[in-house]
Amino acid sequence: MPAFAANLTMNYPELEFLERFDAAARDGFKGVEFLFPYAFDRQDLKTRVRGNDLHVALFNAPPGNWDQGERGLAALPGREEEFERTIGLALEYSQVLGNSRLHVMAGLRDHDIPYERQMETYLRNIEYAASQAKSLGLTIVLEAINTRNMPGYFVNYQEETKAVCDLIGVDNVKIQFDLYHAQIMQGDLVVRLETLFESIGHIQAASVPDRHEPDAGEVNYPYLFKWLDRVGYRGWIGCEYNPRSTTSEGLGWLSPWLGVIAKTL
Ligand SMILES: O=C(O)[C@@H](O)C(=O)CO
Ligand SMILES: [Mg+2]
Repeated sequence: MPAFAANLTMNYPELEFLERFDAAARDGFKGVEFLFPYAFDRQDLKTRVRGNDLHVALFNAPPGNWDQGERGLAALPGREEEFERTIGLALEYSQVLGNSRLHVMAGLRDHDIPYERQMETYLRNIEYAASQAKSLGLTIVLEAINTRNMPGYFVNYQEETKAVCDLIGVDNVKIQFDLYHAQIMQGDLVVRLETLFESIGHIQAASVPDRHEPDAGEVNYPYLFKWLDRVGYRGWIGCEYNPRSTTSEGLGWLSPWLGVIAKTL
């Protein structure tokens, strides 16, 4: 059965970040994910995780200067040393929080630089991150992001992340298949999931086009979740959506699936 993780960056926005762990557990979640934990002490985070009997499914490596528009460093030539430091910091958090997936963001396409040079940098950096992550049993995941929410992001299509996984060719680099981005850019979700299945390390869900609970909009999520169950997806599905009202009130769609823990911890 698919296991759902609350996304504590988007869910429970009415609460302070640390309180969101308690709220997710009260609502029956067994897993949580979030973007950037680095403003918080890792031991404080661990206390919330342990105290609520939660698993951390995933978080992101530091993305560079987010407030100034940076969206990752992995595909940015000249930023390699900084990139390596961000991986070092992320792994220090992983050691304490025990997540099995780390999302490493590529960054934006720089049209002053040949695409091939950015791609070479991306490949080298992801290879570096994977080699550092290996001894922790940690998988690096790569996400294609839609051009409407994040104009200029370096990777927009699921097959691009698959190509990077194949070129690097190690078993701890996989696809973060965000169904919301995939529907906006490409559609044909079941065929795409089926084709890429072996390379998928994490999934995220939200309604399209509004990025709310996955119970409305143009994607038939009940069908997709049952399909993922049937084909044996045993990883986490992150609830990466902005709730329509409160997160707790909007969880009716989740009742058949609550309480499940992913096998790929
Ligand atoms: O889909 C997203 O926006 C996130 O999964 C992410 O990591 C980048 O913002
Ligand atoms: Mg996502």
